[in-house]
Amino acid sequence: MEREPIIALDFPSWEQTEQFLAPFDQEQLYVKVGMELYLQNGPFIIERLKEMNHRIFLDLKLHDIPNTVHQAMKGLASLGVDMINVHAAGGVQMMAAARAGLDEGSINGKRPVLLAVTQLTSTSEEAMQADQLISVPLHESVLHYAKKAKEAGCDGVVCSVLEASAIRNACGEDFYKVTPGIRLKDGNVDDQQRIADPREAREIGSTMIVVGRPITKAADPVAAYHHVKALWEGQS
Ligand SMILES: O=c1ccn([C@@H]2O[C@H](COP(=O)(O)O)[C@@H](O)[C@H]2O)c(=O)[nH]1
Repeated sequence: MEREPIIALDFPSWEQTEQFLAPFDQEQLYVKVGMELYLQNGPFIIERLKEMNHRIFLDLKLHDIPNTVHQAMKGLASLGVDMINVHAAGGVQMMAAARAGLDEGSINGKRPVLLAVTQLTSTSEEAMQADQLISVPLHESVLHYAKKAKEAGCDGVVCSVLEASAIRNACGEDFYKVTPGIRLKDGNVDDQQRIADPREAREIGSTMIVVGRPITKAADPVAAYHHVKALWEGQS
């Protein structure tokens, strides 16, 4: 199992990203490039991070008609990232098209891990019911999306820690449960709703955790990263 917390590089420019990464020295990290960084800077960002030997989760959450997602994934596969995602709400056909695009575009037969976002960790049950007109409890909606993602050929899902054990029971140990919404006990919650700390994520059974602001906004980001990592690894 991957034990590095994935750091969300939510910055607008390469200069700010490079400045953030510099104090980590030669440490090999698992980083997440999301919409903010990728859409303003493009594939250049991926090239630079790969040169630095970091592993990369490209978090673009594609959601469009199957043909568009197929072609987009075919192109993105050639970037050589380690993990990539779509929105499960796009449906089984769209998720299967994403998988086919990755298979076609992958380099040397090695494709990125494909995840599907279930319900965003910033979504509460009340908001889901009001905004999306979904009347089942939130954990049922997440579980439904996880089963559909598996059926479509995805390797796993993005969910909160709170749903990870139900997904493991339904979809198996090897099905990835990648969990953002990670917060330290005494830290800010920000816009996240379904949160847990790194220790709970390990105990409940996340495959990987994604951590942004608790590290990037910390007074000492390297110390914050190692604190999160120690909790996640069970060393403190
Ligand atoms: O459901 C989701 C899916 C993706 N994210 C992303 O993870 C990070 C979390 O950052 P924090 O600063 O730790 O809140 C961010 O890049 C989101 O786009 C998510 O939070 N929830």
